[in-house]
Formats: sequence, structure tokens, C-alpha cells
Amino acid sequence: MKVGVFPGKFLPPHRGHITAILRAHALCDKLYVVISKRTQEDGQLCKSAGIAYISGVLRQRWLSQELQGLGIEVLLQNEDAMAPFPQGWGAYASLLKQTVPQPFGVIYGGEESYREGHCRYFPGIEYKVLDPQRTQWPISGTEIRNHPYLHWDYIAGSARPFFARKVLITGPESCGKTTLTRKLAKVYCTSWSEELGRDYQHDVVGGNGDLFDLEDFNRITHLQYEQDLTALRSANKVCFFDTDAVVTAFFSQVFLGQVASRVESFIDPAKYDLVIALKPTVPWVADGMRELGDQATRELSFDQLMALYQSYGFDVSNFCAIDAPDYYQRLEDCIAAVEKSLYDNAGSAI
Ligand SMILES: NC(=O)c1ccc[n+]([C@@H]2O[C@H](COP(=O)([O-])OP(=O)(O)OC[C@H]3O[C@@H](n4cnc5c(N)ncnc54)[C@H](O)[C@@H]3O)[C@@H](O)[C@H]2O)c1
Repeated sequence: MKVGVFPGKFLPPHRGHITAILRAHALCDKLYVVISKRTQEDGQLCKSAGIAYISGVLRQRWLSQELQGLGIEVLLQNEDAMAPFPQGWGAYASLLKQTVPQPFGVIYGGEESYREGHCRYFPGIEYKVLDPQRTQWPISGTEIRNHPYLHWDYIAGSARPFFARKVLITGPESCGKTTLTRKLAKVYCTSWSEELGRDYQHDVVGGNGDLFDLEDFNRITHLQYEQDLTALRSANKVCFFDTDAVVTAFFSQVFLGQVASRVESFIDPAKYDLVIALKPTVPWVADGMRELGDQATRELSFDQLMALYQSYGFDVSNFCAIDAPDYYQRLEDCIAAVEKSLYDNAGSAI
């Protein structure tokens, strides 16, 4: 039985990795993918690219998603105590033999330059190099970390939700949130998550807000969270969210005078890369379910909503406030804000 090992950082996994792993899998009877975790070095690589830290466990989850059902085992190897290469070669060789739960006869990789070290430190174990020129998928983890949106198509599907820019469109009722969210998703050929509280109010509560109880708001928050995750999984570089748990907390307050118990556990100021706050400067549109219609109340609602964000730890001064009085300009201003978020921050495509 031929047992093989495919080691790597996979920071993050991409098509080049996945294809090479699948080729290796076809060349042996049992394959182990071993993720090298070096907390400090990995953290520095992420930091210098301006992206959040990608932990070893996260990479293990991503690769496990990609490779499940094939009999390939994905293992995590902690190399924190190891010296950097080339001094670390000896320690690396013994650690790899401990990590892999059975003796192996071949190590697969794409680096010709590692051959000498492998021959020396893994005597009797074959070193098989696959696509060393990266001709099929000319991409590296470094390029993806530095320019994720430019190299989006190469990023493994499981890792895309991590890189997708998350844009929340918020504001009080009748500011054009839902239409703007849909339009932005269409402009960017991507997914979005619509506010489901209104459908819930219609379908479950019968349209009458007076019949809400606290458990309804807990359920709305949970359902919204699941829907957000689904949208994120199919995002193309950016994903738009029509509401969030702070808005649900706000309406829980409006209808019942208190925030339902589980709503707050879904509030996460770190979830969004950009928050667009729509001011009530377009005309009110009555739709039979809206409650807060006169202009003074709309403005008060906006201020109360922003205060609620602040109280939950959001940096409201960083929100992109949209106050144009017409829908054309509001769309233009939102597109400009999204462009800036996508290309002026980490992963500049320029
Ligand atoms: N840096 C060193 O000198 C050194 C020496 C010995 C062993 N190692 C170990 O070797 C492993 C691989 O390290 P890495 O930094 O190359 O990991 P990596 O995550 O960048 O790549 C993993 C593997 O996929 C291959 N690969 C990457 N992009 C590819 C593409 N587009 N097409 C085809 N194949 C592609 C790489 O050549 C490598 O073999 C790690 O476990 C590391 O600890 C590193």
C-alpha cells in the first residue's frame, strides 16, 4: 500500500493546491494533507497583506470541506517550536513522521528546491514534484493574500466567505434599503441577504405588529443569520446584507419595549467591512406594515438606531452615511463606497 503526504501552508488554499492534492491522491492508495501552522510567521504574512489572521484550524476546516468524501485526511501540524528553514529541516522531518499516523513512502509537493532537503532528511522516502512551474494554475498564496479580489477565481470555494467583503445596508424604515441592496448585488454580480423580518411579520404574525412576541425576534435573528451565511457562501468578492441583528434589536424595542434575550448574541461589530447607513431623506412609502412614518419620527429613529449601534460597539463614525435626497445619487454614492472598500483596502486590485 502506497501512503503519501502532501504538506503545505495553504494560506489560503487555492486551485493550484487542490489540483496538486487531487493528482497526488490519484498516485497513491492513501493520502494525508498536512497543514504547517507557524503562528507568528502566518500572523505576520496575514498582517502584512492587511487581512485578518487565518488560523491553522480554519485552514483545516476549509481543506476538509474541499476534500471530504475522497478518503483524504487533513491534519494540522504545529511548527511553532521549530527553527526556520534550513535549520528546521531535521525537526520538521521528525515532526512530520509523528503527525502522520502511519509510515509513508512518498511526499508530494511543487518545489524542486526542496528536493535536496527531502532526500537528506527523509531517506528512503520518495519526493515527487507535481507541476513545479505552476503552469496550469499560475497562482500562489502570497498573491491571493495581497490581492484577493484580483485573484478571486483561484481562491478555494470554502475560503471565499472569509475574503468576501461584507457590506451592511442599514437605516430606519422606508429609506430604500431593500431596493438598494438588490441593485448593488446586481451591479456586483453577487449574492445578497434580504431582510426576512417583514416576510416573517406577514407570514407568521399575520401582518399585525401588535401580535409580535419576544420569541419572534429571537427566531427572526436566527433565521436571518442562517440566510446571511447562505448568501455569503455564494458571494462574488462582495456580499450585501439588507439588515442585521441591531436592526432586529431596534424593532424588538419598538414593538415590545425590550430586546429579546437571544438577539444580542448575534450582534457582531466585526462582521462587516463596510456599513452604509441610509438617512431618511427620501419620501416615506406606506406599505401597510410600516410603523414609523412622520418625518420627525423617521429622523429620531435614525438617531436612535445609530445610538444603538454605538452602544453595541460599532464605530458609527466609520459608517458611510448616505443622505442624498434622490435614488439615483444614493445608488452612485453606495457604489463609490463599495469600490473604495473593495479596492482601497487589503487586496487592492489596482
Ligand atoms: N520553506 C522551506 O524552505 C521548506 C523546506 C522544507 C519543507 N517545507 C515545508 O514544505 C511545505 C510546503 O511549504 P510551502 O510554503 O511551499 O506551502 P504552500 O502552501 O505555499 O504550498 C503547498 C504546496 O503546493 C504547491 N503549490 C503552490 N502553488 C501551486 C500551484 N499554483 N500549482 C501547483 N502547486 C502549487 C507548493 O509548491 C507546495 O508544494 C510546508 O509544510 C513547509 O513547512 C518548507
